Amino acid sequence: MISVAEARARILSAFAPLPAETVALPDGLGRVLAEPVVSRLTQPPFHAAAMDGWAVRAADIAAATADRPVPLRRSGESAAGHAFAGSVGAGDAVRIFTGAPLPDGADAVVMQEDCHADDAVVRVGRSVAAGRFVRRAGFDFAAGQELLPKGRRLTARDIALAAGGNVPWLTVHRRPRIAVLATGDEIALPGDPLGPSQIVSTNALGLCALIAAQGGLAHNLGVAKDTADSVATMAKGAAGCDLLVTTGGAAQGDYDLVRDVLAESGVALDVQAVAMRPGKALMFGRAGAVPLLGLPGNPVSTGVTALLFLRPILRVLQGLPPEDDRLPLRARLTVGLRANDRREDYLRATLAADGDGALTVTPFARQDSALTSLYAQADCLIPRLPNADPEPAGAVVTVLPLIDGVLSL
Ligand SMILES: Nc1nc2c(c(=O)[nH]1)N[C@H]1C(S)=C(S)[C@@H](COP(=O)(O)OP(=O)(O)OC[C@H]3O[C@@H](n4cnc5c(N)ncnc54)[C@H](O)[C@@H]3O)O[C@H]1N2
Ligand code: MOO
Repeated sequence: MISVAEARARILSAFAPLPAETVALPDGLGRVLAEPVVSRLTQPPFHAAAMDGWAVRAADIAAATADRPVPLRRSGESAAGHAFAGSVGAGDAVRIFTGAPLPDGADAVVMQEDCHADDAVVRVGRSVAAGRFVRRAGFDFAAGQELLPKGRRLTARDIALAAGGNVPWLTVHRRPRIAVLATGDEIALPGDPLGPSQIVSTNALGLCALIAAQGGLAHNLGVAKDTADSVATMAKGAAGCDLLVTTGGAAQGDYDLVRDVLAESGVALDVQAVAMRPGKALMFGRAGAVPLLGLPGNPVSTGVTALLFLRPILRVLQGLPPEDDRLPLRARLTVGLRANDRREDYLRATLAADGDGALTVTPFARQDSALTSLYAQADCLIPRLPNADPEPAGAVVTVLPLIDGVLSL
């Protein structure tokens, strides 16, 4: 058995970012930039009003108070999309609306709440400094400025920002195409009629969902029977994909055939077994031209190994670093943890907040790798190093939150 870190290093060394492609801006959500987004305009493109009111010269109304308003000549209007063509001279006020261009000559906007206007005269009841309620040209960003860096996974906010920079096309990494193959005579698809010793495949659909949530395209190849022929034939469906992920058939049983099929194809496995729980029976090799990640069949083992090995592969293929280290999460244990054995452990746990708003974490009492209901309820995993000492209740530990995906808003 090798360590989790060693297995990850060996597996990830087989992957590099996929080539770039061009997509229309509305299709960019969740994609990773292969080239930076550079603004094609200055925003705002002109000095713009930040309030509805009157465009003035601040010097004209320096003495204005509510009791002694300063009268100005009403001399025109500037609305969003319809600039005032003239210029504001001494003693002039131009009606202006939020977002409209500030007319030449004016240097401030007074809110309409501070003015009384009739058809000819605007009485300004408050003085303002030059620049008040004016968003200067380039206040947000300038033409030629980098708005979004290469390597960024695009959020909904990023799409809006690129649109603001008048950038209709994006250069992004191609989506990883990942084939998923379940194995086992006992496995039926959800909705199928079930024989007496059959179970429904949870793993393949869970993997496909995880792949989609991480920006990949999943190809569900179905379920291979427990014969070498079936596994080998169905694995061929992965041709042209960037990776084949199998689930089940990875241990040493008489019917655990993925391993045998790989061996028969004459390819040595880079990874055969990993000192972790859940997920010991993990394999990595190559099925023909396609890299193969063989995940163990127990459903939680599949889920946790997918998080620890498949997710970083998907990230690397899309040009991201293998892990998102921006938000390390620490939480206080509500119960003590026993000493760990030689397998790196990933305890399923829930998060909550204590009275002060600090995070607390509680591992489930049952940690069997077949408990899909608890895995779905978990908020995070608590990683435990091999041979880790016991932890008392109240100790602060690092947790891996189960909340990552393309749907960040
Ligand atoms: N003698 C040993 N037995 C086992 C060992 C071992 O080291 N020596 N390791 C155990 C561990 S740990 C795991 S994990 C499993 C891994 O086994 P496989 O990857 O070969 O998986 P299967 O035997 O095919 O299935 C295990 C379990 O998971 C269910 N399963 C499989 N596929 C699906 C699916 N698509 N959806 C839902 N459930 C699935 C399957 O029915 C079994 O119950 O081996 C242990 N044994
Ligand atoms: O490693 Mo198995 O994945 O413990 O259930």
